[in-house]
Amino acid sequence: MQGHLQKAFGFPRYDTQVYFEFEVLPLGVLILSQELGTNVFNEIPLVRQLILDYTWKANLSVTQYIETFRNMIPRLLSSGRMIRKPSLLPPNLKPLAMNALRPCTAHLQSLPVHFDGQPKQTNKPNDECIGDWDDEIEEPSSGLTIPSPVRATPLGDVKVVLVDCYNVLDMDSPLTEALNALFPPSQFYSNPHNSHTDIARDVACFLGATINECQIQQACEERNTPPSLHVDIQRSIDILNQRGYLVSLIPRPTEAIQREALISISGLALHSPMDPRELIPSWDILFSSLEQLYPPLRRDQVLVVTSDLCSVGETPNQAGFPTAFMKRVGSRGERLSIATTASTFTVTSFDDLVYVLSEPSSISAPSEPERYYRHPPFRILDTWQCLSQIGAGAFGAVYNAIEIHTGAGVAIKLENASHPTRPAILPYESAIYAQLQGVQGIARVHWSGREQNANILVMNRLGPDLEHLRRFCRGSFSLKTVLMLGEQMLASIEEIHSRGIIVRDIKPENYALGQIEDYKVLFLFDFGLAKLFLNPTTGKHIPFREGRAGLGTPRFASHNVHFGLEPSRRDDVEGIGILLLYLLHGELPWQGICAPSISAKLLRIGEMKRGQRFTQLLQRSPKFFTTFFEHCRSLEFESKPDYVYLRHLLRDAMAEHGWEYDWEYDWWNLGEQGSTLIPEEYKIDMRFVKPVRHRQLGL
Ligand SMILES: Nc1ncnc2c1ncn2[C@@H]1O[C@H](COP(=O)(O)OP(=O)(O)OP(=O)(O)O)[C@@H](O)[C@H]1O
Repeated sequence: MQGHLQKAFGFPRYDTQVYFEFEVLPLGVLILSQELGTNVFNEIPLVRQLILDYTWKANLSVTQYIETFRNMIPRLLSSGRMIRKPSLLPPNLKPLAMNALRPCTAHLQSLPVHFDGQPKQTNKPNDECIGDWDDEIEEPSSGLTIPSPVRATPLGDVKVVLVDCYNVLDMDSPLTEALNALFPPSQFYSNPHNSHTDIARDVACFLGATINECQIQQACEERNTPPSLHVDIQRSIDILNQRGYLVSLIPRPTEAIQREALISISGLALHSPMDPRELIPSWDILFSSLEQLYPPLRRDQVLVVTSDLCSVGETPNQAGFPTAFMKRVGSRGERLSIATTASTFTVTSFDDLVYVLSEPSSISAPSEPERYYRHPPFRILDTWQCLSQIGAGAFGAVYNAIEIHTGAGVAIKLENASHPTRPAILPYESAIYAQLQGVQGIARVHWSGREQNANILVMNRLGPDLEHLRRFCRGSFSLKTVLMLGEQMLASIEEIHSRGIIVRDIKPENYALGQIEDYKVLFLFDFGLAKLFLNPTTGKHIPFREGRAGLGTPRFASHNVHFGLEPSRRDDVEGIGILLLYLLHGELPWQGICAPSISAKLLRIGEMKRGQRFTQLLQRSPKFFTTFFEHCRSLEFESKPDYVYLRHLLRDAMAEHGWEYDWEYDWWNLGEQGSTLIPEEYKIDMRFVKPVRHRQLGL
C-alpha cells in the first residue's frame, strides 16, 4: 500500500506506527483515522487511491465531493457552520480490528510439516502427480470458485422481514432541502451533475464533522419535512402484511423526525431493542428480542434486507440469517449500497422482494456479493482487502491486497479447499513457510489458515520476479548482476537447507525482489514442491530412490532429476547454477528443442545437460561456472553442498573484475537521468524510501 501510494502520488512514506482505519459505511464514510484527524485534506490522494483500488465506483463521486468541498472548508469554519466530531467508526469495531491483527505466526510455527513430503491428509497429493514437469506456459486453471458461506436458504419459512431503515426512508430528502436553504447552490459548486448539498453531506460524513447540525435540523424543522418514504415501500409492506409476514426494522441511528416518518408507515413493526447509536447491529440481541416478541422463531425465518453488507463486525449471513441485499437502481441509495460479503440474493426494490418471497425458486443466479468474493475487491477476515489478482498458479490465484488496519501491502494466495479433483497444496506450503520464517530472502507470513471454503496464505507482497526483470533488461543480465544474485541465492538456499527443506523448483519466476526497504533483496517464494529432506525426529536423510517421476521445471532441473533420481540438496544448488547461466545468456541450449513426445523431450534435455551441449555452454561462460558444476555434480545424494566454497567462487569472480558487491543491479541507475528498467507497476519513488544499507552477505 505504502509503495503503491508513493508510486502513484509521491506520497510520503509512513512509519509503521501510523495506521489508517477505513471502512465504507452506508453513509459514505470512507476513511477515519486517528492520525489523519487534524490534517485530513492532505490525505486526499490516499483516499483517491483507496477508491481506485477498491473500484467501488459509487464512491468516486465522494472523492470529487471532497476535493470540491476543500474549498468550502475555510469559509465554513470561519462562519461557525462546521464543527468537528470524533470518529464515526463505532467503538466496538476497534477491538475487533486489533484482534484480527494479532500476529498469527506463532500458530504457524506449530503447524507440523510431515517428513518426506506432503502433509498427511485425505486428499494428499502424491508428489509424482503434482509436478510441473512441462516446460510450456500453461493457461491458468479454470478459476477459483469459493462457494458462498451461506447456502441459498429456502425462503418458504420466512416469517419476519427485517428491513434496514435506510431502505425504507429516503434519508436525503429533508437534508437536501435544509442544505439548499443554508447554502444556495450557486454559491459553492458549479458542477451541474452534483448538487452542492450532496457535496456538503458526503464530506461532512467523511470528515466525521457536522455542518452545523443545529442549523440543518432547525431548517428541517422549519420546513417540517421528515424523510419521505421510498415510493414502493408502503404498497409492498401492505402486501407482505397481507401474506402474513411481519415487517420490522433494523435499528439505526435515527433522528426523532425520522422516527416520526417511520411511525407513519402502517404495517411496520417498530421496536428498538438495541442502542440506536450503534452503527452495526448486534444480531444476537436483535434476534433474542424478536424471539421474545414472536416465539417460536428460528434464525432462518428472519430475512434481513439491507443495503449495507460490509464485512464489519458480524454480518447477518454469519449470524445465520438469510439476507437480501437491496441495491436500489437509479437512486442515490444505489451509490451507497455496498456489499463486501455474500448475501442470499439481491433485489433492486421492495417489489422485487415481494416477488422473490412469493417465488423463492426465482433465486437462481448467485447474488452480486458472491461475485465480489471471487473477483476483487473482496475481503478476508475483516483484515485484508483484496484489490486485484496478480497471478494464478496451478493451485488457484494470488491477489494483491492491503492489510486494512496498517495499510501494509500483502500478497494473498488462495486455493479452493475442497476441489473435487485437485489436492490442497496451500496448507502444506504454509507449513513450509512457517518453518522458514526469519530466513533472509523468505517473505514474512502474516497469516495462514482456512476461511470459508478457501485455504489462504497471507504474506508480504514482493516486487518483480527475475524472469520479468530479465525481459525488461533486454533478455539477459550482466555478469555483475548475475554474481550478486547468485550470492543471495546461495545464501538463502543454505539457510533453507539448514532448516531441513529442499525447494525442488528453482526457476526465475520463483525469485522476486522485495518491496519498500527490501527492494534490493532477492526473495524465494512458491514452496508448493518443497519437501523435508531430514526426518525432524530422527534427523535421518530421506532415502535415495530411483525411477522417480520428474518434478519442478525441466529447463532448470538438475541432470539427475531428468533420469528419475530423487532430488536432494545437490539438485537445488545445481538448479541455481543453471538459473545463473540462463540469466547470463538469456537462454539455454535445451529451450525450444523438438521431440516426438514429452517424455522423449525430457530425456533429450537430460542428455543435453550431461553431454557436449552443456560443456559447450560452460566453455562460453565465465570459468567459475565449470568449477561450480564440478562441485555440484561431485556431491553424493546425502552430501551437504559446500555453500561457502560456491559463494567464494562468485566473490572471486567479482574481485577479478574489480567489482564490489554494491547492490546496484542492471535495472538500477541506467542512463544519465537515473532512469531504471524496473517494470512500471513496481516503480517506487525513491525520494520516499529511506536509504537502506543492505547487510553485506557474510561468508
Ligand atoms: N508474495 C508475493 N508477492 C507478489 N506476487 C506474488 C507473491 N506470491 C506469488 N506471487 C505472484 O503469483 C504468481 C503465482 O504464485 P506462485 O508461483 O506461488 O503459484 P504457483 O501455482 O505455485 O505458480 P506456478 O504454478 O507458476 O509454480 C507468481 O508468479 C507471482 O507473480
